[in-house]
Amino acid sequence: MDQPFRMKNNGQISIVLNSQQRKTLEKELPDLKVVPKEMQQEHAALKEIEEELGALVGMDEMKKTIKEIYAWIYVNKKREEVGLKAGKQALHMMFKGNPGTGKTTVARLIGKLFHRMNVLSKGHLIEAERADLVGEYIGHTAQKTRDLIKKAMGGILFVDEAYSLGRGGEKDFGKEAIDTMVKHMEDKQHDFILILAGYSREMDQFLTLNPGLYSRFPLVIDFPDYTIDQLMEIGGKMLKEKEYTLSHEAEKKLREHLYWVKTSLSLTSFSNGRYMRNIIEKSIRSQSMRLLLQNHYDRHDLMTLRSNDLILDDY
Ligand SMILES: Nc1ncnc2c1ncn2[C@@H]1O[C@H](COP(=O)(O)OP(=O)(O)OP(=O)(O)O)[C@@H](O)[C@H]1O
Repeated sequence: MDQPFRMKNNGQISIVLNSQQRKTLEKELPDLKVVPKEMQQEHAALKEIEEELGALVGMDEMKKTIKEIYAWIYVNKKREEVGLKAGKQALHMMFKGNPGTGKTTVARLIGKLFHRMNVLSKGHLIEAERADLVGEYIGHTAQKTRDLIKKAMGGILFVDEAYSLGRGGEKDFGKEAIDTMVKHMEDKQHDFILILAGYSREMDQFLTLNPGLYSRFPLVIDFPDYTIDQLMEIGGKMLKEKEYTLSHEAEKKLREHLYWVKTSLSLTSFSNGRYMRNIIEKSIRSQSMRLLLQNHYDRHDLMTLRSNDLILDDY
């Protein structure tokens, strides 16, 4: 049986009340936010995903869109329950953005959310690129594409650099892969979700070449490049997770390096979050080597990356 009163570690208080007691409490304490238990459980999926989304730096548009999708599915279910028409909007999506802007990470989270909401039976992510879909002879492509869709059933098929499927025009087998996917998107609309991802400009061009695709991807999400502050925050989170920190000098050097990279590299060749992960991993190895040679160190040394430990690409 429920305890009548329980303090949760997130600062909320859980109390068992009958309806009269609840009315009195709400009247006496109008500022009190009362969330019925059924509703707390009902929105648990969103809360869980919101927590994971909260750990991602920036991405405001994407976070808002995911909440809207959640609300839309939720309200549709409620409409169905009272006998109203429920929209059957397709949930296939297009993710536009440069490398390392979090597209795969978000696709994985969406799979998890839709699984929790019973939209997808498994919620897993199958990643594919052109070579996984396109075959070498007539009929081979349709077979390869069908096999991948089969693997993605109950989850998400995430096609990276999807624009490369449209590059060769009518005669290319890429076209056959697109046609096969489109056919399955319609036949098996509620069994899997297709996410096409790639650079913004190329994806826009891809859509222009395949006008029939526009209406099939009602959800288009932009993944902008990160600012220097956001990249530093992403790096900081990655370091914290591994129990490392940057010395003051190292932080300054890294920030200056990012400024240099972002002003001298073409945006499409900079890999945003992945670039930060690579720098951190290489620099941790370099710090380990320094400590090994140094032979005496304390806890602070074991945690700190100094400016000389940073391994930065010079392009
Ligand atoms: N907003 C963010 N907050 C924290 N970490 C992030 C964020 N965006 C990306 N990352 C990290 O950057 C790395 C690359 O992200 P991810 O693979 O999701 O990018 P992508 O857009 O799918 O790249 P690509 O298109 O090149 O495959 C991952 O380690 C991810 O955890």
